[in-house]
Amino acid sequence: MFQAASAGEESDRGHATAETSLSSEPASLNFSSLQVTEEVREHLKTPTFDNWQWEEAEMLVLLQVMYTDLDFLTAFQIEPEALQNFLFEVYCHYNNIPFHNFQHCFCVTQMMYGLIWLTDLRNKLSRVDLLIMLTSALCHDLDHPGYNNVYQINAQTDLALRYNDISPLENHHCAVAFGILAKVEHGQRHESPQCILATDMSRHNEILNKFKAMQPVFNFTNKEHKELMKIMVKVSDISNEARPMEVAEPWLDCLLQEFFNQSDTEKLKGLPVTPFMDRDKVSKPSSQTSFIRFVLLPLFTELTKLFPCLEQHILEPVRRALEYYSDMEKATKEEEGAKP
Ligand SMILES: Nc1nc2c(ncn2[C@@H]2O[C@@H]3COP(=O)(O)O[C@H]3[C@H]2O)c(=O)[nH]1
Ligand SMILES: [Zn+2]
Repeated sequence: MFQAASAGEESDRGHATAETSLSSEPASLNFSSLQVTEEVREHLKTPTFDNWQWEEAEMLVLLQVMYTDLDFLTAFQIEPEALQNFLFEVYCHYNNIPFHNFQHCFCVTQMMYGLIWLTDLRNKLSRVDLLIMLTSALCHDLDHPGYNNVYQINAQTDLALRYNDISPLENHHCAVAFGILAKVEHGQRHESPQCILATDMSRHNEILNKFKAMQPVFNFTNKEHKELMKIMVKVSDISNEARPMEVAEPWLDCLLQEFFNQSDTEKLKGLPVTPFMDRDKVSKPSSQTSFIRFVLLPLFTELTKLFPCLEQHILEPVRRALEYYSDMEKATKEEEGAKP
């Protein structure tokens, strides 16, 4: 699985020109020389992990720890060097943009990793399913250009044309992933695309409703557990608000920066302006209160029904975030009301 494509290939790599502590040659990144303490290994298994404390090179090592501590190397006879090359290729194929970058990839993968441990999925799903889930999280936004599907379709970009307007970005992330995975074994070619394609938010209700409908008869051993795999990738993808406020809030700044970039471009090109990205219409609190109420809470509540232990780890922090942004929204409105 991890016979990665050769590094240094010409592609649209944001990091090639970015200031980073990584060289463009994977061989010069000495993974094994970096020590990861037991304390860090344990912290890595929780949603309180703070990505902002780590350099990109260190994140690559932490990703290697995740694959190692889930026993993937021994279970699938993956050579550490092959894994390192694969992870480096993944790193190279994330762009240097405000939100959908390698740090986001790391956070989503780390949340998936944490959820796997917290829910004891190691004893409920097969190793292959876990490998698919972690690798889907890792690859789910590969080569994201920083402009969403609506923009791709309205601007009639190459991606929209290539995929006939059907989830152009998610199809592209999958295609890049399988370009990196030169040789795919263990059957993950089959479900990985489903997990990545499920991150298209225009399919959010469809996927959530399907999962809801099967909750009363959910069974880890039948084929319906594949729906859980999709839900886990989706939850991880939009889980910033489940993190401590000091970790989550900078992510919101990054997201809004990318949103505003898109709406500014839309205005410049005379394209329809995506309302939730318009700097004249949205603010941090207005963006978060509706996203938490209408997207995060319903989704996280459904997963928590299956795993009640997640209440304290993802639901409670999200409820606190809603309170925080509701207070902020109220204060802003009062301030505006007090203006002469
Ligand atoms: N308002 C808001 N939107 C989010 C947040 N996290 C994720 N999203 C949105 O959810 C989407 C998930 O898929 P994308 O990565 O395409 O783009 C993401 C954002 O548009 C958040 O904290 N606040
Ligand atoms: Zn994402």
